[in-house]
Amino acid sequence: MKFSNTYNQLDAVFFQPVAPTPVRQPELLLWNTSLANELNIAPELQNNSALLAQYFSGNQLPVGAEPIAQAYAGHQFGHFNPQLGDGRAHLLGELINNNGQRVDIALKGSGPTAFSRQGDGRCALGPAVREFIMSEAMAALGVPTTRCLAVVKTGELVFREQAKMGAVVTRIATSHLRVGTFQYFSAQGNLDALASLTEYAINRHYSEITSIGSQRIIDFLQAVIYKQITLVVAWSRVGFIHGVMNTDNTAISGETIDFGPCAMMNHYHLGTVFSSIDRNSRYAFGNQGRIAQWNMARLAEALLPLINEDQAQAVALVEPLIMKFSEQYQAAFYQMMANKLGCTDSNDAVKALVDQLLILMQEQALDYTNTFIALQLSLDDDTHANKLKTQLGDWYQAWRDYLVSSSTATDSASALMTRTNPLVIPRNHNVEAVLAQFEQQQTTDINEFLTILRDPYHALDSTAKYQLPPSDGDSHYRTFCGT
Ligand SMILES: Nc1ncnc2c1ncn2[C@@H]1O[C@H](COP(=O)(O)OP(=O)(O)OP(=O)(O)O)[C@@H](O)[C@H]1O
Ligand SMILES: [Mg+2]
Repeated sequence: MKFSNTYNQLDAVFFQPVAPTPVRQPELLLWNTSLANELNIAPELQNNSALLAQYFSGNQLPVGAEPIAQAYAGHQFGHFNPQLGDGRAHLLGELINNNGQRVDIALKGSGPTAFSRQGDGRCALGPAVREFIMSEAMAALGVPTTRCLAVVKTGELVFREQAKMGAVVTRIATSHLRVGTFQYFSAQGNLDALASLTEYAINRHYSEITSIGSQRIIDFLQAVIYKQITLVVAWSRVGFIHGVMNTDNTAISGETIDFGPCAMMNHYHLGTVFSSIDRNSRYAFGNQGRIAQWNMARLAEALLPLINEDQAQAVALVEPLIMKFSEQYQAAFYQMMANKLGCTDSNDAVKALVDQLLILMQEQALDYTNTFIALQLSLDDDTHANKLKTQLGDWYQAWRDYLVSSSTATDSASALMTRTNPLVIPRNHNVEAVLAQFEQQQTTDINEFLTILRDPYHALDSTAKYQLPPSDGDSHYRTFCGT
């Protein structure tokens, strides 16, 4: 591994240099070969699982690693906490992948840091494996996401509501800069740090921005907003509910980060929430766009002092960007939904079809993923078409008529739908079944499951096994923050 670390070169206030705490008996449980190849990790190392277990538990540092815990703040469920930071994570450093892109390589569950507060710095095995599965699925679904390179069992127990096996998960991200990182310095009034952080973020993620002065900050904010819109619309396409869209879990890169209490929606309902701590449904499926807008308003607020010393003037410059969010989000959302229906344009007629279909799906508790698959299959299969006519009534014929009137050939509609609508998603009950096998130290189905999830737009031999929603529709399913 060839490290090339830049974050450590920022001022000391950005991080605490701190080594991971060694674990008793590290054992490599999951290794992501294709990601490792993208990172140019040498085959000799990849074949040495004992050494991988040492490196990716934090017991031994690879040459060039300079572990730090990053400082950040964040709004958690709407309440500002000025001091969060990596309380159980160590950024080992940065690598350049085979696309020439700089990425962070970080351990999570690797021991306490100055930011741990009351926490033990550790992670349980279940949430670590869950993050691995969910992020692999999201990457293959085409959703921007951080990814996992490894999960190492620690051989130690972590104490939550019960004793659990511990693990360290290695995460690869284009960076770990969060909205909360900006809030941390802004809240302290450390404008030098805020300015160098913004410059660092632009260089790392938005190097196309060439403007100067306050316009540079505004262009940066706009670029982050676009990435958030793209992200949340991608989540909506596949039925992903992040579950904890706090500003410390909102990456400036626009990647999905922190899979703690995330879940997938089965039957379509805007109010779907699975997280046990989200009592007011703040982060429900249908709220994610609004929350992303709220989070972007917090980023805008944090950046105000860099835009103008006069707060009112700065607000006047950023407000239009936040106001335009909804319109831009709606446009991106309807374009994505149009594609789910095989339509290239999202004109008023298509928007009406989308709205009506979503109402029908919610009223009838139809499975989100499988309904779009059935619609696509129905284009040249009468059995599916007849079933949908019964389920969706006049809507079905209206959709077929629209395709004809817009001169959309059936095969091009079908091809677009096949690319847009996954056959398989990481359904909660399937994920939990694999996690239970790990907990009980049984042989697991994870390899078969990952193979299917890594090819979600094609039917493989065992795809069908993972396509059905659970019999109870996950009505009792609850997720927990991944500690
Ligand atoms: N077991 C723990 N020990 C110490 N700090 C913790 C622990 N669990 C969570 N934290 C800290 O609490 C805050 C919120 O945690 P949250 O669950 O959002 O993040 P995380 O899953 O730890 O990390 P990330 O956002 O990097 O995926 C973070 O500052 C995190 O470091
Ligand atoms: Mg987090």
